[in-house]
Amino acid sequence: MQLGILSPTYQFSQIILESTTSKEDVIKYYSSFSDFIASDFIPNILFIDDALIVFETIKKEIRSVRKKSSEVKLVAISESNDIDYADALEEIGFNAFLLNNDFFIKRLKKCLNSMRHNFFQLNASTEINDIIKGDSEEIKKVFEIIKKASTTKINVNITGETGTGKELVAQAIHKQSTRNQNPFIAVNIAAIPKDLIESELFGHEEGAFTGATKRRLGKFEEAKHGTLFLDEIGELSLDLQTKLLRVLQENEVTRIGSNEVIKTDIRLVTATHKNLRNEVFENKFREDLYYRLLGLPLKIPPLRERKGDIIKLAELFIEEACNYNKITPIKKLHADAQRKLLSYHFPGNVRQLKSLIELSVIISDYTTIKAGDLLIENEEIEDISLKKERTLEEYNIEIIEYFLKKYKGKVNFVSDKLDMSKSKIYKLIQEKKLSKY
Ligand SMILES: Nc1ncnc2c1ncn2[C@@H]1O[C@H](COP(=O)(O)OP(=O)(O)OP(=O)(O)O)[C@@H](O)[C@H]1O
Repeated sequence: MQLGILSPTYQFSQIILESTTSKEDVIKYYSSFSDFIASDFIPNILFIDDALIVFETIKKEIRSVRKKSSEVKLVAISESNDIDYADALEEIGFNAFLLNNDFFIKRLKKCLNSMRHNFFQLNASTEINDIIKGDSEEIKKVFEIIKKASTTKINVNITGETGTGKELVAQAIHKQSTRNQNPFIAVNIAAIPKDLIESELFGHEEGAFTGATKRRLGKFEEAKHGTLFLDEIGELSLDLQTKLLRVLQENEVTRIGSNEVIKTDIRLVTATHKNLRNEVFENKFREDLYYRLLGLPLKIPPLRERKGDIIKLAELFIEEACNYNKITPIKKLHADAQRKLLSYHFPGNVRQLKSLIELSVIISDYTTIKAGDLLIENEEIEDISLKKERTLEEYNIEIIEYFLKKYKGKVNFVSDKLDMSKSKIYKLIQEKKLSKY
């Protein structure tokens, strides 16, 4: 990603250099707007030190920046925690506001990561199938629901096993909707310490509790006019469920330690891998909140139930990993490797497929990824033996192939296990073109 820094001092440049996590980033530093406008560099994000923000001239300067690049994201960095100031900058056209306080580096990292994520995965295209890959019938049904959700304001509740692409689907809904020029804010409830969730969602005032040294906007405010994605909603405690319900009913939020009521305008997308209905039965989730969140339910099938997507996704991840690691030509997936992927049940779904492929790209020699390069933990090959009707010979072949995979092609082990002669196994391997790995 290309990052530009506008600051009268070199200090920000250093901090941003330290915070950036990707070696691919190109960072350029400018000490004034005119230097920046005069250069050929087109950044994806421009960080602007508010020491350079003079309200009499800033609108004109932002217009010139936008003329140079209409896509550039503008991030103001300021020591002032004045909310009116932040609002005013937003009105002028800034995309984000970062407070230069004790948490600055942490927030900067988060901001960079989220913008990088948006830049590569979201802004690249607004087309659903450029964001979510796959063309199985099952995923096409998901695309249909995304389209329906995008044209309305309805809340959406996404369910699916871990790694099925729930966050990606939430992004696609946002990107397809009329809110796509406004923020997409994702919060994983399970990843936040319990006593910080309330302030993370609803914000707090300075001094509201020990450690609240500065005012902080909550995610409901950050997602203004955009989409708020609450992942792992089933992890929310009962008292916060009550608070969330109130916010959703009244479309208003109050920061901790404040009496000021702030209007919210968000589309809420929630996700969970839990069965929320069961949680309601077990009194762990409020029924009234459940119905409010449910809106349009969208279930993403696990990867093993949309095998039609496995090879397409694998090839996409190979291409991405080869490009990222500057490996040419793009590696191919051997037929044995394809069979191995198709017979695996992927408990970690697309995320697992992606990391499996990324590793295989690195460890495979030459230009082809073979079955042995796919390091599936515990080698759990799916037991499909009884799902389809077969002849006895077909069963035999399947069993032999299963053991060949299990013992990594070592025919003497398989022969011992099945009490079958090695020569017979070799003959079958040749005749039936059995996969040894
Ligand atoms: N259909 C898809 N096309 C391309 N990439 C995908 C697809 N589905 C998932 N991914 C990728 O797989 C990874 C996991 O996706 P994501 O984080 O959206 O899953 P999740 O269901 O939200 O996971 P969790 O439940 O663990 O939060 C991400 O890197 C995502 O980009």
